[in-house]
Amino acid sequence: MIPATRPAVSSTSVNPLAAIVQIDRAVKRFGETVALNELSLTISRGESHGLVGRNGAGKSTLVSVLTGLRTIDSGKFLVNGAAPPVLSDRNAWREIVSCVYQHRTLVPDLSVAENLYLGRYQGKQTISWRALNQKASAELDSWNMPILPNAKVRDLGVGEAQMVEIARALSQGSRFVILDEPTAQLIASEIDQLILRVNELRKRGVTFLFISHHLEEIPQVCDTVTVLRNGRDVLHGDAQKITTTRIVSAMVGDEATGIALTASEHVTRPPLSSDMPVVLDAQIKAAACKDTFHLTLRAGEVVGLAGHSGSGTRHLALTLAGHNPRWAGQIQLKGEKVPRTWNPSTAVRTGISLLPEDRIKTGLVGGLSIEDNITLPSLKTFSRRVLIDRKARRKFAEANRTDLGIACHSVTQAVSELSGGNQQKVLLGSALSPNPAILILLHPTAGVDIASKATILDIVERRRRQGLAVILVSDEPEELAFCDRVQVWVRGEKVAERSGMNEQELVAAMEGFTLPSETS
Ligand SMILES: Nc1ncnc2c1ncn2[C@@H]1O[C@H](COP(=O)(O)OP(=O)(O)OP(=O)(O)O)[C@@H](O)[C@H]1O
Repeated sequence: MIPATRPAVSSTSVNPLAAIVQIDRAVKRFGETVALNELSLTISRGESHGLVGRNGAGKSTLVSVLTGLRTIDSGKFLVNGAAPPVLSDRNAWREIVSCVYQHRTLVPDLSVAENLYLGRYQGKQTISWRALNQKASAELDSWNMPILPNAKVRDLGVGEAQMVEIARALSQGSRFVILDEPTAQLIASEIDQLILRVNELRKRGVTFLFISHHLEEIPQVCDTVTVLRNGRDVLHGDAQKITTTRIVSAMVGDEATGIALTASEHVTRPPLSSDMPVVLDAQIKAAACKDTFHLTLRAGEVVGLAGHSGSGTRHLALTLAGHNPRWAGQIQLKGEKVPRTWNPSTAVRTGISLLPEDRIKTGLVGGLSIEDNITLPSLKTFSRRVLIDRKARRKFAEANRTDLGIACHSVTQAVSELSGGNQQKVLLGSALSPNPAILILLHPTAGVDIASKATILDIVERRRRQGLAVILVSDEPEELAFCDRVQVWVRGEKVAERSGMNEQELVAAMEGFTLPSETS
């Protein structure tokens, strides 16, 4: 069990006068964008400092400054009371600060020990594997991390791999660790473990900057919290005293009115009328699943496929969207059987769009503009013989920008310049642009701030009312509350299918517990 509040900072480990980070009126611009706007921030030694803000608020920019990847344009920045090292002195930076990102940076085919000391042996040095394993074992033991040094990283769970990343940061000498959305990829029990470990390390003098969109985690981990909005510190103070409501109001500013705090508050939908036509009838036998997948989906219906990684839900969704060339079974789209050669482009052409979970790798073309990305799947709509109707295309992109609330200068801005949450909105615009009959969403609000979450689900809801059928793949109960009914899958087996499951039931079912009744 995680304590609801943080343990007190031990007085021996903290000297409140010696701040690790002191930033005073820092400004960082990207062209016309002011990413950090006269920002002042102090992180004291031994504290755990929460950093929250909407997508585009400036969190990643601040992290890149704190880790020596960028300099500020003006203002003051001191590290341990002195001027920071030059950007090129990576060793000096590694001793000061480490950042554990949401995406893993370990090499999966190497062992834990090899990952811990990767890049630290140079020239013709002989490596004794036995000594390396012993050193790694001692390092992991000293931080109370029960992980075998010779285990391959690919065999570790996500939570264990994260521990190795933290251990690697600490083994490099740094006692200041930035955790950038560390819980985004973790299941509930791993989140509890991480929180316990961070609190333990903090008692031993490690300083943390903890960035999260999950606001309930802030008082569990942090002493202090800073809220960023448009690159400014709009609220900071005691993380134990500032309420979530105050944090949300500070994050969203004047837009606060009417924003649903959770996706579940967002859904008040009358039951689906039985005369809505069936748009999808699927029976799929997937290699990743023991059970055959059956789904009948009506226009305007939202069905959830709930399950953690390894459950098979992602594989099933990708098969429906044509991304799995070796599939067995039958898919009928609006009464028509789809061909064996079912692939992503035929899927889009015939009415199934996919919102992938990895917007960088598979979703967007970073170097292209917002307009290009949104209209790529629907380019034919704007074709006039061999020419593109540029005016119509621009109008469409502009309408999407307004509808989705994409924060940008213009729709001609490159997608790579947008913050993560705004990229996610562009991705949604792109998936909706061919006007699909069915939209498959893979973890649509991961890494998205609380207000943008509501915007994204709101857009989907508006299209649903016009008849869009939705399949939502997720392991977040809050996101799944958006569904009319949910199938729960555990390691390739369907363990439940029902409507109106509450958060506890969903979590229990995804963890493999049998629900009291109606389990199919
Ligand atoms: N390389 C860049 N070029 C141009 N603009 C940029 C660049 N990097 C960031 N920005 C802009 O700076 C602002 C702050 O972005 P930043 O990525 O720091 O936000 P964030 O709070 O980390 O958002 P998220 O939670 O979505 O990751 C945004 O308006 C973003 O579009």
